[in-house]
Amino acid sequence: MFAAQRIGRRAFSASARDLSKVTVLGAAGGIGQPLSLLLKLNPNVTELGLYDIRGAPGVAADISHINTKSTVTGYDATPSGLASALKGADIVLIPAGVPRKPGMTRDDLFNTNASIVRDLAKACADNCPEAKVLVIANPVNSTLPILAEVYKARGVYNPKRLFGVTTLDVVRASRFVSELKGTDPAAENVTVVGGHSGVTIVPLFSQSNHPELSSNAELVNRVQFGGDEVVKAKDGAGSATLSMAMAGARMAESLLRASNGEKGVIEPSFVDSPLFKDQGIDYFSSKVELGPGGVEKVLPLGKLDANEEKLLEACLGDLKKNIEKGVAFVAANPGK
Ligand SMILES: NC(=O)c1ccc[n+]([C@@H]2O[C@H](COP(=O)([O-])OP(=O)(O)OC[C@H]3O[C@@H](n4cnc5c(N)ncnc54)[C@H](O)[C@@H]3O)[C@@H](O)[C@H]2O)c1
Ligand SMILES: O=C(O)C[C@H](O)C(=O)O
Repeated sequence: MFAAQRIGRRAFSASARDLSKVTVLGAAGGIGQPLSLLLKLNPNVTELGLYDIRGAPGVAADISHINTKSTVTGYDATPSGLASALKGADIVLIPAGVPRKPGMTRDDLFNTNASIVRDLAKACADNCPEAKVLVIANPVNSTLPILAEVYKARGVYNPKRLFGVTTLDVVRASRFVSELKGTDPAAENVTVVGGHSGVTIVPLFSQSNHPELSSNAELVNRVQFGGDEVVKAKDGAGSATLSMAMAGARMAESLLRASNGEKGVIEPSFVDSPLFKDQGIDYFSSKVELGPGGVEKVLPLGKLDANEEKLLEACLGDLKKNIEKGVAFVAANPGK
């Protein structure tokens, strides 16, 4: 019945909003809870599925009392609960995984988070292979390749549908510039490319409203290590959760708008990218035009100044290693 209604509405009502099921894996966590809250407030989300290894039904019961139209379901922490959470999903967000503590790099999370993402990727590939999947769990430079390798092994890989979420880097860059310049952050669009850790994060201020900022080493460093600022301030209680929830919700909303036919929706994201394949780097974050199928077009980098060329060089070396680590992990540990 539900499937019929869904198809009927897609086929016969061009003006009506499509039905969109969005599922959060890791929904009871520091990011998962506020992210689920923001998705519940989004009128483009009609069905919200929440899954976690602990606590998702409680979070769902709480959020379900919010008087917006969407339905909310919390699923049991069982294989069948996970499968049901994913069936019919249009978008899946994955903040499941451990966060950093002071003194750790994102790569230090690899040993724990690689297998979490691999196993959730299998469940996505088996239950909603057509869904757009947004990986938030760190280290994103390695977890997106892990997701992609799982999809390739299962014969369902479509590079247009898998995303590593780097939106927070762009959100931070625009906020930090606005603090410095006393401007409205909404008017400060800063392109950030590369990956999502330390020197792999490359802000392109030369393309912003303030090209001279590309020589402001302190600002560049703040964008590259903004995550560390939060980890230090939280003092052992985790990493960015609230700003990340906003960034993840923004990325999901952009995909929903593009799915609903809006043209020219552009978000930065870490995707299977042609930009540096000639250097053996299959994934790269840059501005991506979104469409109904996910990635419509990976936009070119544009012109970089000499400072940015140096940053890019440092980025590519580290990024290549991070990607290779993710690919090698799945080859050596295919799991069940
Ligand atoms: N991409 C980014 O910009 C960005 C920003 C901030 C944080 N992160 C990353 O996001 C991840 C989550 O951070 P957090 O602060 O929400 O952590 P958290 O510990 O508060 O929450 C993680 C949640 O994942 C759940 N979980 C663990 N294994 C699971 C599994 N197999 N299936 C389903 N759920 C599972 C846990 O029960 C927990 O509720 C971390 O890896 C962190 O580094 C990424
Ligand atoms: O810094 C972290 O570990 C979390 C996240 O990747 C961030 O950028 O805030």
